[in-house]
Amino acid sequence: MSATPPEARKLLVVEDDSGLQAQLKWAYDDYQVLIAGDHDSAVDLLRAEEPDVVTLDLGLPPEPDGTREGFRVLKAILDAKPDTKVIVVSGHGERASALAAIASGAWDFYQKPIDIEELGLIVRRAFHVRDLEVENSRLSEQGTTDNRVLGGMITGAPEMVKVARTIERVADLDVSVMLLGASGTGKELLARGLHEASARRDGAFVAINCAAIPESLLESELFGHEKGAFTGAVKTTEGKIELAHGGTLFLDEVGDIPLPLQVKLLRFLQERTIERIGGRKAIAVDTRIVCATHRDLDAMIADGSFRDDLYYRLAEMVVKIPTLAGRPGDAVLLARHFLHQYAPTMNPAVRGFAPDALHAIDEARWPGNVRELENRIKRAVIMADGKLVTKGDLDLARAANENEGDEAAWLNLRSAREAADRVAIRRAMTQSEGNISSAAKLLGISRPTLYDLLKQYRMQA
Ligand SMILES: Nc1ncnc2c1ncn2[C@@H]1O[C@H](COP(=O)(O)OP(=O)(O)OP(=O)(O)O)[C@@H](O)[C@H]1O
Repeated sequence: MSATPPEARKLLVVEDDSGLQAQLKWAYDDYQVLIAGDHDSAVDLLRAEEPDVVTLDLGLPPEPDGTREGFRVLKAILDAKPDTKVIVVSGHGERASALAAIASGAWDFYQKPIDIEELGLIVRRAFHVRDLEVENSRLSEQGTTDNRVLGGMITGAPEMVKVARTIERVADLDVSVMLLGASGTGKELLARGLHEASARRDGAFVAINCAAIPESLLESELFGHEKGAFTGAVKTTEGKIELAHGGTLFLDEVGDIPLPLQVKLLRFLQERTIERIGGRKAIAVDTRIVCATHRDLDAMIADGSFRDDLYYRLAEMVVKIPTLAGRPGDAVLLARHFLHQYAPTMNPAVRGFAPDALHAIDEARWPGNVRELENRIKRAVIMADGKLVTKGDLDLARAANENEGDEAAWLNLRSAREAADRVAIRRAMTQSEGNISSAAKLLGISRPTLYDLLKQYRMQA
């Protein structure tokens, strides 16, 4: 691993006490130490220097005895550069604020009075973790040669490769995983991938969509019932939790579980036993739960419709899945995949896409994500008259003026340019099926320039 040499590492110290500033600067002479005494100078230095690690005193002017200003700096740092390791330094007796800072995304905290050696260790560890992350994301960005991750997922987008890598990493750990993503982004496919990458792969993978089942039936679907438990219960039936014993239960749309059932689910997660409806004995069940939702669970917790204790049990690891529009290049890649999947049986004459169709696929926003794309391609394959699926076959009413970068909270011009370059390059590479000359032509640059950019951004040719 190519670790950054210490002297090139930038540490931003946000501290208003000039005595401490000097002391810290002296203590960290291994690093390039940048000092800021308030919110604005901290944000300026962050943008100009992009430090990897920040130590942040929560008490800053104009409220040196409060924590408001410190939290404002923390938010500004994490909004602009979320991978920054922020070590919050809080006053004596401010443990609650320190914990709140961690909940807001700070990496670690340290309580005053400062012991330079101790804080130094935390700083060193933060740089080390940052090095590992950089290396990890470099490996993720290299992707895979056949664009397949976690078994069946097709993607060429680093955003999604990263998600798959995270899931692979947690598959064998005893942690609960919550997948957050819009409808059709591939949550179930990822849950299945997690199951298959785990030691439970020989057990069953059972999926249930809690939103699709009437409330009155959901309890029985999940927990099962004994014969005679209610009218119509003609035989004893195992619920999905029990059916997934030794394997994984994928609880889709977990936000739709009504409150009384949330209590019962929580009890299962705590005690690892269930009781069927009408049953009198507790049955031990070894089922791993992976859940998903597209609902805003934070808001549901705030308005009391989702239990926070259940949330913490279900969401030890939260994985956010990007929309299809947030994975430039993937729509075309997936469209080709679906075309080759469906054409042989549905319309064998079809061989590929006309250029205008590829362009339209790339430009569309795909609010229904991969599921919508899949359905659209299937229909277009059936409708196509000749060898090529045309734009007309796709029947895409394109939403105008929507474009990339909705979430753009750019750190600085350099990073904004790099992000835009990456998107354009990835699109051109997918459209030209990895052919450098055609991709360079699409981008209006020479082949050597494209090679240089690929190298500079460590992207795969
Ligand atoms: N990256 C991918 N590669 C190949 N197929 C995919 C990919 N992502 C999704 N699909 C396919 O798209 C369809 C929708 O995916 P999936 O059911 O996993 O989405 P979901 O997020 O669980 O949707 P919902 O929230 O609506 O239940 C499935 O047919 C799935 O196989």
